[in-house]
Amino acid sequence: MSTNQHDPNAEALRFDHVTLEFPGGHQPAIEDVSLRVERRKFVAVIGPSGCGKSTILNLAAGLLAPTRGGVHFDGEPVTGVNSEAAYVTQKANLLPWLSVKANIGLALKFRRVGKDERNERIAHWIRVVGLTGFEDHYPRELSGGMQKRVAIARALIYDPSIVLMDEPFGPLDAITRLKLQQDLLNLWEEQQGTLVFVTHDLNEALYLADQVIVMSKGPGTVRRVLDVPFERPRDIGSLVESREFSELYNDLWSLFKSEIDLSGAPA
Ligand SMILES: Nc1ncnc2c1ncn2[C@@H]1O[C@H](COP(=O)(O)OP(=O)(O)OP(=O)(O)O)[C@@H](O)[C@H]1O
Repeated sequence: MSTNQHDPNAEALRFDHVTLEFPGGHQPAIEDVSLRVERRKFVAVIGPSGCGKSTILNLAAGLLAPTRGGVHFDGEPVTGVNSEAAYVTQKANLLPWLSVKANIGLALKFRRVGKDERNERIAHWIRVVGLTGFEDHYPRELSGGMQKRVAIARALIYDPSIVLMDEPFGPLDAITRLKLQQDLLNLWEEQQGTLVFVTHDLNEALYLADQVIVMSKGPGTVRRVLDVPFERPRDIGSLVESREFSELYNDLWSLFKSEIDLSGAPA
């Protein structure tokens, strides 16, 4: 993927031989994971349920500390909560007592951005994520897809150095999901930040990412890192019809299926 594989300035996130054992766990959640995420790259992490994908994000966010090995962000060891990272979790986790615009503006308020600038940026992001007209609505008045849009705007509005997304489109219906995938693609291609995106969905990983990290089943290790060569800007509709897409999908599927049990036995 990279022409500057050894340039430390190009590196956003690095895991060096990281193992994480939860107290009382019968096996490590992840074991000896080494990976590197370059700045301004979109990296997807895929793997079977329970292989440690969320654990990787939690380590990058500084919410967990490795049992062995080290996690580095911007060249520094992550030793506490990583305030440079925005985290979009599986649930939208909006504050139910705040309106859409107040939820979106929360990070700016914490960072003491002045009211005028705050309102301007909120209005911009409400337009960007297609929620014009819903500024004063409360989370309970929004569909699941709209709540996700708020969560994404809330994460991106303060220009974080890295965005961590944990299956943000998981529970949505196929059409909403496709629409949000294309929206995220457009947004990211405009902003070009560093993004680590966890998903179960092979298509989603190939639509969106520059690189796909394939994890083995638990205890999670890195099975393979696959470069995704499709040019940007990408259009999911055309991409999915191309021969290159099918070929790469088949490669990814052969890797993935060896990690999952399709026999019907409980996972
Ligand atoms: N707080 C915890 N305490 C003990 N074990 C945990 C804890 N959180 C996760 N685990 C275990 O660590 C392993 C990895 O969990 P993790 O949530 O990272 O996997 P995942 O790949 O994100 O799963 P999924 O795709 O189902 O969300 C699993 O075996 C899980 O049971």
